[in-house]
Amino acid sequence: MLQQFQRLCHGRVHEGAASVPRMIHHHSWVRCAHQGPPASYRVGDASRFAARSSFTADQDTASLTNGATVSASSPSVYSFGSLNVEEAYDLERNEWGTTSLSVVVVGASGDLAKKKIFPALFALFYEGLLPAEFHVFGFARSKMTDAEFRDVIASTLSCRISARDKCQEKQEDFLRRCFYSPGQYDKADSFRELNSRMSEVEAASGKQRANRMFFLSIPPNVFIAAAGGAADFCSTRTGWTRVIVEKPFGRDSASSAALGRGLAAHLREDQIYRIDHYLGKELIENLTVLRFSNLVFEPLWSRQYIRNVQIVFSENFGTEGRGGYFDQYGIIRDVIQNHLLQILALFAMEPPVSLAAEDIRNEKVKVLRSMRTVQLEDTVLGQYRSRHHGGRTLPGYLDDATVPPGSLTPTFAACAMFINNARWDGVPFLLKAGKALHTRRAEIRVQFRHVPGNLYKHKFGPDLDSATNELVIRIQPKEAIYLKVNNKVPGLGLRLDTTRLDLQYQSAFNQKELPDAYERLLLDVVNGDKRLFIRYDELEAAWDLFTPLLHEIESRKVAPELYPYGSRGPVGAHYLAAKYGVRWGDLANEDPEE
Ligand SMILES: NC(=O)C1=CN([C@@H]2O[C@H](COP(=O)(O)OP(=O)(O)OC[C@H]3O[C@@H](n4cnc5c(N)ncnc54)[C@H](OP(=O)(O)O)[C@@H]3O)[C@@H](O)[C@H]2O)C=CC1
Ligand SMILES: O=C1O[C@H](COP(=O)(O)O)[C@@H](O)[C@H](O)[C@H]1O
Repeated sequence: MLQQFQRLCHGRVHEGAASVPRMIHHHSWVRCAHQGPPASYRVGDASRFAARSSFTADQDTASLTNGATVSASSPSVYSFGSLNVEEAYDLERNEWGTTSLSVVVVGASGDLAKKKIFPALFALFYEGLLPAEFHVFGFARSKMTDAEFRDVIASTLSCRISARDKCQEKQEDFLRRCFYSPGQYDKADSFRELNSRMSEVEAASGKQRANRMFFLSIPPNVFIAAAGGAADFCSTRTGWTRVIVEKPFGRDSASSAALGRGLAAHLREDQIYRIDHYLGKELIENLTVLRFSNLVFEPLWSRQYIRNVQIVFSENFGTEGRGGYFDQYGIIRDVIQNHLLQILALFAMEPPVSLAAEDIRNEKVKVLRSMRTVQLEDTVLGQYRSRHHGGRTLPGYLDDATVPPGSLTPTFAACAMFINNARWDGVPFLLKAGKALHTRRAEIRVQFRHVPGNLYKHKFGPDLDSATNELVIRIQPKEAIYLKVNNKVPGLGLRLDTTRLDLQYQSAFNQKELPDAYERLLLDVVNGDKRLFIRYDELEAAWDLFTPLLHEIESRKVAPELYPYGSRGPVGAHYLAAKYGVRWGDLANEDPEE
């Protein structure tokens, strides 16, 4: 390890650095002996955006951009994940040692590539978070030249309000690094051609090592063929090869296992990054911080104080244009089994031993495996129908030409789930997701129990539960965390009201736009940080919870309850909540903006 430090410091390791950590962590530092011009390093910087750090060899402390300082006597104060020393970034030379990075977008002509992947890669490039020798390769069946591919990408790029400096220049630089190689997903020759194109560009970069990252942004029917092509014919021989796989990871336990076996035939588990972009959202990243770094929350985080937890996702638009895909999956597979269940697992897990990826994922698996499979009688299904509103007709799900007539696929579902462990025994976790509802929103709502022997109970009327504390973590839009508390209305007399302790991200952090989840996750893949990616056994446990329900819904042809486009969803959801003595917090009309 000392040798690696020496390499990092160009042979000038400060004596104090002899007691080096096993790995350099994000935001940890290394101090180099100062000879000649000051050497400045940003070491192992996976830069969680708020906390980029840089250190100079002749300084004892360094400021992080989030305002914290780190002193030379306290190395490794942050340890989110870990990074190999070889990948350390030299600020002054603006290079990642001797290594280039190629990102291959498989399915580069598609919706996700244009909507999310190219903009995220550009944002990282703009921020200087990618190696100097960084290239993008598009691969898909559509015929395109490099120039046409660059035009496609150009139409997707924009700069954040806070990052407009030299935007045009940066975009041009980014586009020059983009290349396109057309091919078939199941043809070895297509991948061989891609490989020789990449090798050519990498060789021209003059770097000795080449890392390669593949994003499989393609429909599931070609996942395995493309993963095989990438792994078998395009693996780098001089660095790492990592493959990002998008959901859906199968349709049920059996198909997911088959997909897992298919991938495992070509790739090691450590090369596979199963993405769930909800884990890359700012407020989800903050969930563990909120829980484990504030004394006031963790002691309350159990059945003793929490009455129920609601995890809610709603969109105010339908499946427009994606009906072909959606109809084969439905809302449970599209959103609940992955995004909402992942949030639940992070919310409910026991404190992990450390913030290392395996420790966190171990705890998530334990929670998932402690859960009861979802019961049909604890589930409500819905499908949106057309509605006339403001002089126009909002189309129903079945009006989409790509949806088969008479489809029973649910576009809305709510279910009650339970965790059979000491912490959560008996606490209902209500998960709800729907398309074409009245608003676009994702949030976690934690409803607390009422205060025993409350001295003010006569002020609340007969329904004590209506005046309990509620913690709301709003994932999107307008990210916020607020706690509803009972308060005396100022003035003479004694009138009580429920008010908010309110942390609105936009005003608190003065950030107009937060980085997109895909930026965070792509950067994590570059840095080999798997904390926010789904491990195979997690996926297996998640499917085990929903597979019996999904099979039952399909075999019994359960008809979804129809709800009008733009409404608050099926009435059945209220009955489900009422069965467990719960009221949906998101329907309480409490938000002044709605
Ligand atoms: N779009 C989104 O918002 C989200 C998408 N995902 C997942 O990401 C992946 C990509 O999504 P998205 O970009 O929307 O998908 P697309 O339907 O846009 O497909 C991506 C590309 O794959 C190729 N393709 C399409 N259909 C087929 C087919 N039947 N056989 C072979 N190739 C095909 C096309 O490229 P060409 O014809 O040029 O080869 C297309 O441009 C999917 O797995 C999707 O489920 C996940 C979350 C959100
Ligand atoms: O994975 C998916 O997520 C999107 C919602 O993502 P968001 O980041 O815009 O909230 C959803 O529309 C889509 O159906 C689903 O496949």
